[in-house]
Amino acid sequence: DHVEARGPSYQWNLDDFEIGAPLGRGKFGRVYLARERTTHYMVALKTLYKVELMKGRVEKQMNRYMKLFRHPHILQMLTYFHDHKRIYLVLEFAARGELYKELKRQPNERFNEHLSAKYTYQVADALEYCHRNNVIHRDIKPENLLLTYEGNVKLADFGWSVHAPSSKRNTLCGTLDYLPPEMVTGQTYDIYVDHWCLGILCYEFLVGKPPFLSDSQQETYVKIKTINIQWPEQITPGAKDLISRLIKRKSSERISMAAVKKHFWIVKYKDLH
Ligand SMILES: CC(C)NC(=O)[C@H]1CCC[C@H]1Nc1nc(Nc2ccc(C(=O)N(C)C3CCN(C)CC3)cc2)ncc1C(F)(F)F
Repeated sequence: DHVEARGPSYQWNLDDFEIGAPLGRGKFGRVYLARERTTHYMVALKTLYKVELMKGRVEKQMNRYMKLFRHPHILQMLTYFHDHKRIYLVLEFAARGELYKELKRQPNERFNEHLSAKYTYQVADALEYCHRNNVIHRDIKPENLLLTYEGNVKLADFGWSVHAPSSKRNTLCGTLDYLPPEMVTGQTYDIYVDHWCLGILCYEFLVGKPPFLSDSQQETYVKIKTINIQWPEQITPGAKDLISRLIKRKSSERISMAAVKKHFWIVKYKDLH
C-alpha cells in the first residue's frame, strides 16, 4: 500500500529506493534488500537481466501475476520497472528468509508435526487460491517457500506457473523428486500436479528429504511411477493418511485443497505450538 501511495500510474525507478544488503541469488539474477525512500518501507528488489527475458511473455506473466495475486500466503509483487539493462521486480520482503534453510537448521533437519501441519496448511491455502484463478504453480518445493517475520509461509517464484490445463513440456532443471507420474511421462496435466507436490512437500517437512530421493534420475523415475514410498517412524498415522491421499497416481483421486485444510491431522497440529 505504501508502494501504491504514489498512485497506479506512477513510474517507479531505481532512485526511489536505497539498496541494502544482497539477500542472495534468484534464478535469473540477484536479490537485494531495499528501502523505499519516502516511506522507509522494506522490500526485496529482484534484478533480472533483460537478455534472458526479452520475450514479451514476461510482461504478460508479470501483469497476470501482479493483478491476481493478493493472498496472505503468496509473496506479493508490489511493482516492477526496467532500465536499459535490467528488469527490477519490487517484491514483498520475507524477513525470516528461505524455508529450505530453516528446514536444514532444525534438529535432525526436519520439522515437528506442528510446523509441518502449519506450513502444509498455508501452502494448501495459497494453492486453493491459485487454482481458483486457474493457475498451476507446478514448482512447489521447499526452495520456493519463504518465511515472514511471524513465521508464516509465502509461496513465491511463479516462474513456471501456467494456465491450466497444459501439456507444456519445459526443460525442468534441477530435481525430479517432486514430479508427478503424469509429468514424468509427458502427458497433459492439470491443477492436480500441485496436489501431488503438496504431498511430497509434507513428507519432506516431516522426514527431511523427499520420498523418491535416489542416487540416479532413473531410480527416481521408477520410484515415482511405482509410487514406492518408505514410511519412517516419525510419520504418524494421521500424517501418513494425508500424504497417501495426495500422492495418488490418478490425479482425480488426489484430495482437494479444501479437504487438506480440513484433514484431521492438519486441524490437530497446525495451531499447536
Ligand atoms: C522464493 C525464491 C525462489 N527465492 C528467492 O527469491 C531467494 C533468492 C535470494 C533471496 C530470496 N528472495 C527473497 N528473500 C527474502 N528474504 C530473505 C532472504 C534471505 C535471507 C537470509 O537468510 N539472509 C540474507 C542470510 C543472512 C545471513 N547470511 C550469513 C546468509 C544470508 C533473509 C530474508 N524476501 C523476499 C525475496 C524475494 F523472493 F522477494 F526475492
